[in-house]
Amino acid sequence: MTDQTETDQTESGLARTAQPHIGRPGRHSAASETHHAARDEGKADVPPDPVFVTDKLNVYYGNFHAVTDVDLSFGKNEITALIGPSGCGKSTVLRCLNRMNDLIPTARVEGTVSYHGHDIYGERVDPIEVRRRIGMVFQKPNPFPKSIYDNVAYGPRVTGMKVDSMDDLVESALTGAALWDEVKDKLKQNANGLSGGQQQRLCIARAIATTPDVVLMDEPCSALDPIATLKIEELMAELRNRYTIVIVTHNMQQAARVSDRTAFFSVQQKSETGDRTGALVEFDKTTKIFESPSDRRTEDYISGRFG
Ligand SMILES: Nc1ncnc2c1ncn2[C@@H]1O[C@H](COP(=O)(O)OP(=O)(O)OP(=O)(O)O)[C@@H](O)[C@H]1O
Repeated sequence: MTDQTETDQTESGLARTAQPHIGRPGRHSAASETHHAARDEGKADVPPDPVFVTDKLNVYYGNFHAVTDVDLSFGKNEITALIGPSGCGKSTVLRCLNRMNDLIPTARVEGTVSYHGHDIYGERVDPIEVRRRIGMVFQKPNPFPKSIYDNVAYGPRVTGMKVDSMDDLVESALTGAALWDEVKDKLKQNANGLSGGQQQRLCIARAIATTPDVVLMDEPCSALDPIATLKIEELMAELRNRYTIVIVTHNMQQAARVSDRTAFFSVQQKSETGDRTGALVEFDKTTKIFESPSDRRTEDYISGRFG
């Protein structure tokens, strides 16, 4: 985490914070070629401007091969939905995008995850820096048992972000998460006093307070009622203007409503061993996946015949 290359000055957001780079450039090129080759061959429509490209991504938990050979790209300022039956590896793939799997002692990741052209698993990469730029919101709202203000200020403080005015930053993050009007008069109150939906928006404010350019969401609405869910979906549509979003959801209507592209995963048997493993079946524009999927397994799943 010392040198800063020219490439780092581009879209990774590094120039904005003058942070050192988080990965070695170059390995992206192979994945990028694959990506363009797929487009040129007239296959599925892939994002023209990817923030992430995964190349032969494999994840193991101990000896268990959880996901196999995932090649995916995630478009800038797009919402990409990861869908599929339970256990197909959606959350595992999501966690690879900001190295959250590092926190699981048995997890091992193979293949490449390029982020703006840098391998986030490169030797000199600081995972903390990765997670600052690639924020995450979890299934269950998980505010810290602190004040609303301190929840939002937490990330900038612990990562040592240079901030002119913390008050302004907190207001801007809460505004970005569509929560400011509801909490501006009780910023010192404990966050646990908020409703579930408000808590989840607070978690989104906490995630965007460190000025990431990607927000990963792991079933962010599964613990919320329909009205709170609708608010989060509306918020996602707004956030898309400023961030790249990847969402894992069990709710196919939600994927169809909010996302630009959808990746459908399923559990398959490996031909060599018969072991079960998660695999990407189809990735395309969301309208294509839901209106005329290319793969029978996708069609069976979205029509409710399987999973
Ligand atoms: N920490 C872990 N240790 C061991 N195995 C794990 C771990 N996390 C996930 N797995 C296994 O890896 C596979 C993929 O799990 P993952 O949670 O990524 O799937 P998912 O599609 O997100 O599932 P769900 O929709 O049920 O949340 C499953 O077989 C799961 O049991």
